[in-house]
Amino acid sequence: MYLKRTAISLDEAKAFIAEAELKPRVITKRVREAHGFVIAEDMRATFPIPYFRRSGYDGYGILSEDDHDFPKSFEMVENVAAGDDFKKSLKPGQCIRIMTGAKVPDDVAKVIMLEVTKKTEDGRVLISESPAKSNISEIGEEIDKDELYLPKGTSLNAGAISVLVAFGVEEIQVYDKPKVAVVATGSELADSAGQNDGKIYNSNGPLLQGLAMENGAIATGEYVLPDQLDETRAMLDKLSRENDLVITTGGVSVGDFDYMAVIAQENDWKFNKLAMRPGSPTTFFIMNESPVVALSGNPSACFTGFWFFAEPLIRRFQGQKTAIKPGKAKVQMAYTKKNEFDRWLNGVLKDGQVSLNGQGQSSELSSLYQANCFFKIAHDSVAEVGQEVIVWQLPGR
Ligand SMILES: Nc1nc2c(c(=O)[nH]1)N[C@H]1C(S)=C(S)[C@@H](COP(=O)(O)OP(=O)(O)OC[C@H]3O[C@@H](n4cnc5c(N)ncnc54)[C@H](O)[C@@H]3O)O[C@H]1N2
Ligand code: MOO
Repeated sequence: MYLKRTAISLDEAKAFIAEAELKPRVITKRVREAHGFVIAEDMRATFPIPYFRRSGYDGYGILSEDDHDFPKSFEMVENVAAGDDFKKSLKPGQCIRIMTGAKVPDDVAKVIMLEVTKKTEDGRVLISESPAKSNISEIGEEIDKDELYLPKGTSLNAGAISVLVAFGVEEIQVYDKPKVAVVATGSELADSAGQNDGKIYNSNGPLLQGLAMENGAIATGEYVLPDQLDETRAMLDKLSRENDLVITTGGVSVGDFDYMAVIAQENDWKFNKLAMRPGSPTTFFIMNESPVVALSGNPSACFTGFWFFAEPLIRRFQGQKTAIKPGKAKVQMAYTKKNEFDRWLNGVLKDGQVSLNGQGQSSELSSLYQANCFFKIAHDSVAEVGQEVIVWQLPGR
């Protein structure tokens, strides 16, 4: 549908995304069920770790006054296993057998590794040498009481869950995962008929759902709509009420059956044209208080649009900033096509060198699985081999 549009810069578009009012929800979750959620509170140590003086080795514990003139023979008075709490004091000339992870009695100054000791026939222990280190981890050596060990905004991976459990935490505050509806529009999209007769499979739907999930969202369903204004409007009205974010793909340009910009203009629209490629017709609006990011149907443009405009929203629902890391890299090949707009190509970044992924066309889909960055070719320019360019590195790739 033809509508007059004014192209805005990528920075202006990102400012609209950053300013959109969102309502993140904080919920209580059992730690063991919180994998993949983002923590909504700072976690401080309620006790030090280690909580007790801990033996780092299997061996023999000795007093400091005995720590000289080796080899030396000791009387072994107790066998202390991990989990034991041996409270008696040692006398000079006595030692305890102690295991890795066991609580070291207060008066023991050093644990001598088993490998430099020998049991003698009279039942005593001969220690041949004493190492410089004590082989004891002191109280709070890893984390002091009250120290921040998990900051708010951290994505809970297996390591984060394990440290929470190590502090005996059972429930935590997390950001609820945002619910994201992915809507593919286009009468060319076939459910099962395949690619015949002008039809294609809806490959952008699973692409966007997967990307949403990779960034911590729940994809609430795959919706496919024909290019039909009333049906699209009604579906977006429903989905924007039921979800935190709606991402659409296709029908956003100026074709006779492109209705997204029309629906945007009936709502609180923010932009409908960008001075960049790919994805110049990308449109953003608020419907029923939910943001709607309307991306191009061209698969590569759709991929780029997700990272530039949907990912920051999905992260913000989870109390996070975008996970894309800006940087610089040298281009490995010349890029000679000039464009009136800045062009963000998807690329493969390795060891500070970036190469074009695929052919750099908006319609490409077969190489998207390899992309781990975007790099910028400024408008009206080309890139020579070895030229430094701005890169945005994608997380988890
Ligand atoms: N006269 C003009 N034509 C176009 C312009 C323009 O400014 N003036 N812009 C071009 C640019 S740039 C882009 S990008 C596309 C954007 O088009 P739409 O977002 O409206 O997307 P569609 O026309 O619906 O589809 C484009 C392309 O992508 C395929 N597609 C669509 N949906 C899917 C899907 N779910 N899975 C896989 N592939 C999909 C579709 O079949 C088309 O081939 O407009 C240009 N035209
Ligand atoms: O802006 Mo479109 O995504 O280049 O083809």
